[in-house]
Amino acid sequence: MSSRALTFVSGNKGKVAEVSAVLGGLFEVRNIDIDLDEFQGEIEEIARRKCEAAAEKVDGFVMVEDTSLCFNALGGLPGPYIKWFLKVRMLEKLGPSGLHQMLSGYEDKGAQAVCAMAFTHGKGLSITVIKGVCEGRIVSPRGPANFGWDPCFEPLDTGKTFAEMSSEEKNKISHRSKALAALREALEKD
Ligand SMILES: O=c1nc[nH]c2c1ncn2[C@H]1C[C@H](O)[C@@H](COP(=O)(O)OP(=O)(O)OP(=O)(O)O)O1
Ligand SMILES: [Mg+2]
Repeated sequence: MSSRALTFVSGNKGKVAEVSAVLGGLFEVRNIDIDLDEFQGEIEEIARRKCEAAAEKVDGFVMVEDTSLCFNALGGLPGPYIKWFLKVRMLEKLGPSGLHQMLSGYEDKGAQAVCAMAFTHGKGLSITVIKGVCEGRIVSPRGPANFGWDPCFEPLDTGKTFAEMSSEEKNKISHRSKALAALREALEKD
């Protein structure tokens, strides 16, 4: 696999930092912030449609990702709609503590962080979708609120929320790093 340029289309600085940290040695990762539509549907399908939309706007090797936070007690919701739950305007800002409170009526605090990555080598060409999952539970927020719901998500067997971890620690076990590891494998065969 030779060093290639990859355009990661995302408006989220936290994602860009993590993708660059994990893939930076292998690819020249460029970021373009295009406001892609927030599609509805199954997790993989959303990533696929996002990638199609990105390939319409960017030439060459392009990648997108869509992140879901799925609560077991709610049958997988908020899932891909987590972005809107995080910032519900009516409630000022639901935020990580609001997400935790949403589960106050349920014993099961289990949750999955899911990252669906999709890439293509160009418009009209095949799209590959790859998923990475991190199992954990929703807790009362701990740690700095620098990135989305990181303060209220505690991966299994760590005793720390993502927000309490260094970026190296998070990048070893996160949904995103798992998807990126699988993506690297897929690209090596590509
Ligand atoms: O590792 C993470 N740790 C904490 N929070 C996270 C993480 N990854 C995504 N998030 C947040 C960002 C957004 O509120 C929602 C996903 O929505 P999602 O549409 O995938 O992201 P986005 O609109 O911010 O960026 P993009 O331009 O790539 O679509 O969860
Ligand atoms: Mg988005």
